[in-house]
Amino acid sequence: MSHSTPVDRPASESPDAAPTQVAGQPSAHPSRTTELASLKIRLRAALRQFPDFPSPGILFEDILPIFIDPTLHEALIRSLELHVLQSGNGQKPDVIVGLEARGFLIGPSLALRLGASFVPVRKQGKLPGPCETQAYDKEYGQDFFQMQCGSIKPGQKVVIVDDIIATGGSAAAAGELVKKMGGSLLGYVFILELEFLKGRDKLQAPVFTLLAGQEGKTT
Ligand SMILES: O=P(O)(O)OC[C@H]1O[C@H](OP(=O)(O)OP(=O)(O)O)[C@H](O)[C@@H]1O
Ligand SMILES: Nc1ncnc2[nH]cnc12
Repeated sequence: MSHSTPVDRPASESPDAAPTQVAGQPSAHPSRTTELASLKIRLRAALRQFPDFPSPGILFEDILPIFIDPTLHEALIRSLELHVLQSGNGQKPDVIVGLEARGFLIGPSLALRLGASFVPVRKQGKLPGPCETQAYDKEYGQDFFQMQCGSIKPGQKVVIVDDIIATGGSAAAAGELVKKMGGSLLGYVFILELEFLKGRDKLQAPVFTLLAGQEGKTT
């Protein structure tokens, strides 16, 4: 049993809190916008928080309950699909890149829906053959990411997906790997953004997050 217990989410993070919207995105298809709004309410209610995990001072956002309920799992993948379909000025991605490990829970399903390839970014030492490597810092530590050489072809359109953006270090490193491969980064898609950490400021492509978390916190 874990030393942490989940805590209730504050009222500012209630299911009907304002949805995250990226300035400059094209206006959405009305029926897709309505569908997305109701899916977000269901997803928000499923998230849990664990204080002091994996280290003291970190409020850990647990997305795994979404995958216990197949209808929520479906709602999640559909939400992300709707977003990709209504953004990018009509450009569909050729490749979905997912980040180890929790990005692997959503990346392959999303890629299948969009008829795109799936390419993993893994922690150093897990992938065989020649790899590109990128060092990064994240909310609770430092690491190295790798991608297999040749997994993205020059000019392919790429969307990077992960569960959470905190400091943005992981996502920025993945963006660097895509650049090293010659890919064209259309944008980033996350389930949850810890806005107080301002991770999106590190990213060089449009950012979409379904939900915002820990709004009251400051750095
Ligand atoms: O924005 P950042 O500060 O970089 O943090 C976000 C990253 O941290 C978590 O992954 P973690 O490295 O804990 O790996 P895991 O998915 O393998 O648990 C999360 O899944 C993101 O990938
Ligand atoms: N607070 C947090 N909860 C879950 N995953 C994270 N990755 C980085 N920060 C995190």
